[in-house]
Amino acid sequence: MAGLFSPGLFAGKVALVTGGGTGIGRAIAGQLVELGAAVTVAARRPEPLRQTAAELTAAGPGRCHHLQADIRREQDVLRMVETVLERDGALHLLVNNGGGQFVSPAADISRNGWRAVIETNLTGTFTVCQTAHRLHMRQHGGAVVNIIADMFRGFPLMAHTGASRAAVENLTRTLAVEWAHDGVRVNAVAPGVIYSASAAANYADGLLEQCAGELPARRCGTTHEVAAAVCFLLSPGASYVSGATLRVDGAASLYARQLHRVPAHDRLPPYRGRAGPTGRAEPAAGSGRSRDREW
Ligand SMILES: CCCCCCCCC/C=C/C(=O)SCCNC(=O)CCNC(=O)[C@H](O)C(C)(C)COP(=O)(O)OP(=O)(O)OC[C@H]1O[C@@H](n2cnc3c(N)ncnc32)[C@H](O)[C@@H]1OP(=O)(O)O
Ligand SMILES: NC(=O)C1=CN([C@@H]2O[C@H](COP(=O)(O)OP(=O)(O)OC[C@H]3O[C@@H](n4cnc5c(N)ncnc54)[C@H](OP(=O)(O)O)[C@@H]3O)[C@@H](O)[C@H]2O)C=CC1
Repeated sequence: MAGLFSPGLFAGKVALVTGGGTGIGRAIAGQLVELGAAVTVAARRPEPLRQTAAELTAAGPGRCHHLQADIRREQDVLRMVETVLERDGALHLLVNNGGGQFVSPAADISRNGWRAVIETNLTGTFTVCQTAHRLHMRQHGGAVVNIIADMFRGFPLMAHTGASRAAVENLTRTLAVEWAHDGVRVNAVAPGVIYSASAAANYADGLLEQCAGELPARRCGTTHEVAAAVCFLLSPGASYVSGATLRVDGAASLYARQLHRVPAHDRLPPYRGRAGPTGRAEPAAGSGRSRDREW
């Protein structure tokens, strides 16, 4: 199938994709290399990075380097950006895709679990943005895309990721305004349920397949569908788009289905108003359990 974008669209451009060794990040790096960019993929595990970089470089026409970095570590982030600048002489395109979470009721998330997710998704993303800006984009401009999630109605069973992605969406808007003057555009992409090896492994028991049939599109999204949206936002075709969030979810964020189902209950009793002229309040509705919850 012919590519969507003009060949050579990103020729001469230097890109950094965090979490670029696997899944969505790999698809983004792949499209950028296909369009001529010099891409660096960075994450914690060396093996997927090495393999991705080798395969993408072999496919060309751009090239792909890899670099081990934990975005939670400030020193790693500094070294990562410095390495790209020393090797490729610039950093035009940044994709903050590295991130993750785990499924848990909010009541059961440990403090360390909360911190791990917030420090990765929010603080890590901020640190990479700030470092790229300080070391290069402030002087030379650029385009940034932050990958977030479908957290628009909250994120039951993934409160930590919901909170961190909503914060990144807000950060995206702030940076879009603060850095407009520097010629830097900053946008977000919010994937819905995307079939990646990692998503399939982390949402076990066929959950993704099960969810797919209940989505408006009646299927999960593909990593390439997210990558295409990211490439558009990085491209000159989006030169007047900044501070935006592009939802790549087949309308799932507008639809009621969520990971968490609220069981039948009557524990949110209605307000019945003050006692009327007779001095008697409306009769209480609901079961004894419901009345227990009036406070
Ligand atoms: C239709 C609609 C439907 C929709 C349904 C589908 C929606 C899909 C939406 C999104 C999908 C994806 O993003 S899928 C792709 C993303 N990939 C992932 O999320 C991969 C898994 N996640 C990670 O590895 C993450 O990086 C992360 C959770 C932050 C782990 O980071 P670390 O490596 O630092 O982890 P550790 O040091 O081992 O752990 C740090 C703390 O976190 C806790 N922790 C870690 N994993 C835990 C777990 N599974 N359950 C409980 N707690 C956990 C540990 O117990 C530690 O706390 P203490 O024990 O207290 O010390
Ligand atoms: N698949 C989906 O349905 C959705 C995914 N997303 C988000 O999109 C992004 C990509 O997800 P997907 O491709 O599915 O899953 P992956 O698990 O394949 O991608 C996450 C990537 O982030 C990297 N990463 C995680 N923590 C760090 C860290 N501390 N420092 C550097 N890199 C890190 C991982 O590599 P390593 O572990 O080696 O560091 C991995 O390559 C994630 O942020 C995910 O949460 C959002 C909405 C939906």
